[in-house]
This record gives sequence, structure tokens and C-alpha cells, in this order.
Amino acid sequence: MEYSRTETKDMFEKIAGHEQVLFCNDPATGLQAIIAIHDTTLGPALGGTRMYPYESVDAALDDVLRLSEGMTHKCAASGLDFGGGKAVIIADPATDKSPALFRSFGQFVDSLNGRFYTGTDMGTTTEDFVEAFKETHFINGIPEEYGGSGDSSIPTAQGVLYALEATNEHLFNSRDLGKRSYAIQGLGKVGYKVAEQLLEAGAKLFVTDINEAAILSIENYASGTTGELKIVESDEIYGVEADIFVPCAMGGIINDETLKQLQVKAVVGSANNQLSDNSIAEKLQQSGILYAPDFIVNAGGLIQVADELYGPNPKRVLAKTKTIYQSLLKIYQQAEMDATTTTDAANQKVTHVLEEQKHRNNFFSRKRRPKWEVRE
Ligand SMILES: NC(=O)C1=CN([C@@H]2O[C@H](COP(=O)(O)OP(=O)(O)OC[C@H]3O[C@@H](n4cnc5c(N)ncnc54)[C@H](O)[C@@H]3O)[C@@H](O)[C@H]2O)C=CC1
Ligand SMILES: O=C(O)CCC(=O)C(=O)O
Repeated sequence: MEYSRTETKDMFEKIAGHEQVLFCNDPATGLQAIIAIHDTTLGPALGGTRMYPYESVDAALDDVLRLSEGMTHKCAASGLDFGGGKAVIIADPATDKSPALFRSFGQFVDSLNGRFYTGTDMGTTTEDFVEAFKETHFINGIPEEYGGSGDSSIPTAQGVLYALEATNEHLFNSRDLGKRSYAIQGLGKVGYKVAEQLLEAGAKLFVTDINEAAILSIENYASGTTGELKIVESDEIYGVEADIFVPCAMGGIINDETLKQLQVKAVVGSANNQLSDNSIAEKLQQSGILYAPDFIVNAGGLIQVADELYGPNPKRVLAKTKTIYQSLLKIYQQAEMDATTTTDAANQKVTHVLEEQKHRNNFFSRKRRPKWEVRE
């Protein structure tokens, strides 16, 4: 096969900010995956694996590069000794899953020899990683019965609720969740749990999901609570008049098009990479919409999977996840004091942490095995 020089050069330009990108190809199981390691200054890379039927390899590569960079920010902002990484499997989670595919993926993860730890993300579940775990121990968030910390979407959802409380406190001088209205996009592992708790608190919810079963289930759940529920179509969710928009599905959903439609006072959700590009942070600010940086809001799952390597301990995880409340309040205050965006305020913290640690590590020493890796 002939390789074009130009394309190769373009590829290196594309991944210039990353340490390593691994394409995983296993025709026997149908596995096509990309693992991206962004930055291991703080420790081995850590990040979930997304399964999605990307329309092209380029789209998958773009997604994994952005997601893994986001993990570097998330680890640094949460004070964790891990770097940024992420993986994507190019396949439809509804039809293409098999134990063999996840075992094959586990073998590729193992080949990185501890430079990359992974677990669930959009489209994957803890059960999928029980298969991968048969091939590698560099897996987090496996079920409790296998010695893991279990479903990381539980602390992620908890963290989103703390972030909503902080936002309510900042905007309305009361952290009470029940007094407000929310527009939730996506009722998956995270969004559904957030919706449940908000309904229990008596809040008013507008929700949407492309999965009919999730809609039926939340309707059923709402009927036993004091909360109010209204189902809206996928494309209507952006224009809903509510206090807070809570994106819990895919990334890139705040863009020039959707920004015009937003009728909320804040955006606070679990979705990774919510802003289509950096300019949107400023545009949100100009529109008077408070933006809670996604990598602060959705750090609960990461906190749990990072903590799991010390041995599962839900109490410790909850205590660490609670810090999201104060972190976010501080970012809101810092942004106001500096007259800057909340994203800039959060990124300043990340830059500071990475700069501080750079002297400790060089590219080769970063490959070290973490000292707590005693399970093998
Ligand atoms: N699971 C976790 O612990 C963490 C998740 N996140 C992020 O939060 C987001 C949600 O994650 P999960 O709940 O784990 O994923 P999931 O796959 O369990 O749920 C996603 C939900 O969004 C729905 N959806 C997809 N496209 C939609 C559309 N156009 N309109 C409305 N609904 C749509 C799906 O039907 C599904 O119910 C993702 O962006 C993920 O990267 C971030 C940190 C941790
Ligand atoms: O939540 C997880 O299982 C890993 C962390 C992660 O991938 C994320 O925060 O996006």
C-alpha cells in the first residue's frame, strides 16, 4: 500500500497536542477503535471509552482528540494524579456489541502497559468492561461484585446535582433544587438519575431523549413524585423557557445555532465538550447565560474511577464529589472578579496545576506504573 506524505504530515499536525494515538483494528471481532493519550504530566492517562456509530473515521478521531484533551483538564481541575486519555469504538451500541469485541479492546488497552486506564462512557456499560477486564487490569468502574467501584454515572449524576445547587446559589441566593425549572437533554445513565432527583425535590422538568423507553420510564417515575414533567421533542429542548439547561447527551450542542434559541439563565450538564468551539464561552457570557464548565460539573465519575485504584470506598468518593459545589462557586466568583469567562477561569487553574507538576515528570518517567497498582 502506498502512503501519501501529505496525509501523514496532516495527521501529525492534527495530533500535535497529543502524546500518542493508537488505532486498534481487529477484523475477527469487528473492533475498530481509537485510543488517544493527550497528556500524562500528572500520571497515567485515564478516561472512559465511548461507543458510537461515527459517520467517518475522521469524525471519530476528532471526537477522541477533544475528549482526551478534556480529560487532562478534568484530572488537573479535580486534583487527581492522572493524565488525559479517552477511547472511542466505532460501532452502534444497540447492535454491534459482543463479549469478543470488548475482550479484543481489552487486549489493546493492555498493550499500553498502564499508560491508559479506561471504563464506561456514552454507549458503554460496566458489564461491557467485565469482558475487557478478562484481558487487562487497566480497567476502572467494573461492578462491585468483581471488586470494582461500580457504576461511575452515580457519582457523575451526584456531581451534576452539586453543580446545579452551586449555580442556584450563585444566581438565586438559594441552593434549593426544587424551586427551579430545568431542561434536560438525554435520559441515559447520568441524565436519568439527575432527572429522578430533581423530580424528588419537586422541580419542574422539560426532558427529551431519542430513546422512547427512557421517556416512558421517566413518565412513570414522575407520577410518584411532587415534581412536574413535560416531554419535548429533541429539537425543541434548546428553546424551552427554563432556569437551567442540563445537557446530558452528546457534545458540541452549544453552537451559534442553538445559542440563539436558548432561553435559560445557565447551562449546567454532564455532557463532555458542550461548546462547539472556544468562542461560544464568550458568546454565552455576552448573552447573560452563566456557563458551568463541563469538566468541573461532570468530574464525579472520574473522581470515583481514579479513587478506585486505592480500593473502592463510596464515602471517600462522595466527600470528594461534594467539592464540585465549592469549586464551581469559586470559578463563578473568579470569572466575575477577572471579568473573564467561566471557562477561562477554570482553565487558569488547569494551567497552574500542569505548570507546577511539569518539573517533576519528563516524557519517560511519566510511563511509571502508579504505586497503588498492586492488583496484578
Ligand atoms: N457516565 C459518566 O459517568 C459520565 C458521562 N459524561 C458525559 O455525559 C454524557 C451522557 O453520558 P451517559 O449518561 O453515560 O451516556 P448514555 O449513553 O447512558 O446516555 C446518553 C443519552 O442521551 C440520549 N441521546 C442521544 N442523542 C440524543 C439527542 N439528539 N437528543 C436527546 N437525547 C439523546 C441517548 O438516547 C441516551 O439515553 C456524555 O456526553 C458523556 O460523555 C461525562 C462524565 C462522566
Ligand atoms: O466516568 C468514567 O468512567 C471515566 C471518566 C470519564 O471518562 C469522563 O469523565 O468523561
